[in-house]
Amino acid sequence: MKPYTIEIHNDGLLVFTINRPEKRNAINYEVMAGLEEALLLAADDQVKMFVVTGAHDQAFCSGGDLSSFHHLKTEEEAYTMLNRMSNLLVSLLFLPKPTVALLNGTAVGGGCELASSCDFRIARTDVKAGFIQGTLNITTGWGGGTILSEKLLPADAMKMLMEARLFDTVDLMEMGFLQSTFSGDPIENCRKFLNRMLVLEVEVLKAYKQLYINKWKYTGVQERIEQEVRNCSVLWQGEAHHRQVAKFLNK
Ligand SMILES: CC[C@@H](C(=O)O)C(=O)SCCNC(=O)CCNC(=O)[C@H](O)C(C)(C)COP(=O)(O)OP(=O)(O)OC[C@H]1O[C@@H](n2cnc3c(N)ncnc32)[C@H](O)[C@@H]1OP(=O)(O)O
Repeated sequence: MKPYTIEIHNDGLLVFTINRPEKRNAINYEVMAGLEEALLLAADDQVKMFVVTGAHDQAFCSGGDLSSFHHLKTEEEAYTMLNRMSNLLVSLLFLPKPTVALLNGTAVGGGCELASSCDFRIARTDVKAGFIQGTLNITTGWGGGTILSEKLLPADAMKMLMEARLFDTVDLMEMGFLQSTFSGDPIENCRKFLNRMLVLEVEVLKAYKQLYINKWKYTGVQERIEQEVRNCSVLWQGEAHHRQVAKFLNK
């Protein structure tokens, strides 16, 4: 069975679901391939909006699969993996249609980077989310730090990155990381959140999204992300990072 599903609904929602609940929906190479496939399908005219979520109710996404990526030791090895995922986050950021991260559970590390690359983030009231990369002696390696800095006020973005901890939905709403919270069925609530937008023509939605894409192109987001990925790759090869990952895997 594939570790993801892609569904295209009649109302124009494309729903990409990471389906590895036993690993808290951690992202491995197969999930990356799935996201690549979903982004290609999103070009179809019948797709109005792109939704990314996780299977079951424990996790949205726990970031990179630490057991799969633990063997990447050198800067260049790390860069190859980080760069592939950062390209996906850039594609999501620049997708000419609205995108939503539907937080059905915890979002940790790269899971928060994935969520940041979406235009809207909505979460079940009891979930927690945080950029915990600092506790692993790395920074955001998929470009999510740069993307977060485009979405939040500087002090709030820096607080989330530098405190490297999980926040509850009250704090996440206050900082502007979340746009809405819900209890009950995630897809139903996602539809409620998107209700007004879904009735508009896709060309109108695309034209508004283009305003932001133009700005991000003008301010060199992609170049800044490349720098972020490079910086993380350098930290990745350090002994301190590998020690922290081994600690998690051996717990
Ligand atoms: C690599 C890219 C980098 C980036 O650029 O951003 C990152 O993403 S770094 C961040 C990596 N992620 C983490 O450090 C998170 C690690 N996970 C957790 O902290 C917790 O699992 C959780 C997400 C808070 C959920 O906690 P809980 O519900 O208590 O579950 P468990 O901890 O018992 O986990 C169950 C099961 O899943 C495995 N797991 C969880 N996360 C990952 C992961 N990221 N990679 C690989 N495996 C993961 C965990 O090991 C357990 O497995 P088993 O012991 O085999 O049951």
